[in-house]
Amino acid sequence: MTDHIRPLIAGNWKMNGLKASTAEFEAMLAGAAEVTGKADLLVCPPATLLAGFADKARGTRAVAVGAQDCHAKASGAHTGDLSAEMLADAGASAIIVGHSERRADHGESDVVVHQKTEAVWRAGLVAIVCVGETQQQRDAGQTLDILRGQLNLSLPQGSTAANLTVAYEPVWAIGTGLTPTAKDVEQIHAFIRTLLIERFNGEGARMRILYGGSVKPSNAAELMAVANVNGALVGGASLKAADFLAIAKGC
Ligand SMILES: O=C(CO)COP(=O)(O)O
Repeated sequence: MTDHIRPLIAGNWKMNGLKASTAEFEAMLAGAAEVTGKADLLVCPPATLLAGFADKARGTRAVAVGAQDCHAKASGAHTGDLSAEMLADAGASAIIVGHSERRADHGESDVVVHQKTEAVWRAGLVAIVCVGETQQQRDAGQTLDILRGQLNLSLPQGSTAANLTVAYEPVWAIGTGLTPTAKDVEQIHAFIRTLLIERFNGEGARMRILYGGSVKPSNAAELMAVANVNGALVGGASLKAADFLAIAKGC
C-alpha cells in the first residue's frame, strides 16, 4: 500500500491569458478555501502573468503559482529564454518541464528534460515532468515502452516526492476531448508507480502522479478516483475559475 498522497490540481494555461485574465485567477483565490481540504492548487500562467499572479496569491496560501518551462542554464546569452532562478524570483514554486507541446514544437528530448529538471531543483522548485505516448505509438502497442524510456531518461537521480511530480499526459488526449478509460489510466499509473518505486524506493511510492488530457468537471471525479492518480494537470478547463475549482472538488 502506498501512503495517502494529497492530490494536486495543476492548471497549465499554455499560451493563453492577458492581464484581464487576472480576474479569473482572483476568482480562483476567492473560491479556493472550499477545495483546499481536498487538494493543493497550482496555476501555471504564461510567464508574462506569473509575477502578477504570485503577488495576488502571496499570503493567501490558497493557490500556488508555477511556470510552464525554463532554460537549463541559470543565466547567460540565451535571448528570449527564462531561467528557473528567474521564475523562482517571480514567485513560481513549480515548473512544468517536458510537456509534449514543448517536445514537439521545440524538439525537446528526454536529455533536455533531464537537464531542465535539474535546473528546476537548482532554483529550489518542484519539477512537474510530463510523459505520454502519441496516438501512433498507442496504436502500435508501444505505450508502456515509450513511458519507460521517457521516465528512465527524463528523471534524474535524486528525484524525491518533494522535488518531483510526474504527469502522465497521453498526447492524443490533449485538447481533443478524448480520454483513456478509467481502466487504462489505472493500468498505466500502476506501471508508472512500479517504475518509480524500482528506481526511487520509498520516494517513488510517495511521488505524485498526475493525469492530464481533456480533464473537465464532468470526468474529473471518475479519473481522480483511480488508484495512483494523485491529481490532474489541466489545460483548457483551467482557464475558468468555475471549471478549475469544480475539478478540484471532484478529488
Ligand atoms: O496538456 C494539457 C495540460 O498540460 C492538457 O490539456 P487539455 O486539458 O486542454 O486537454
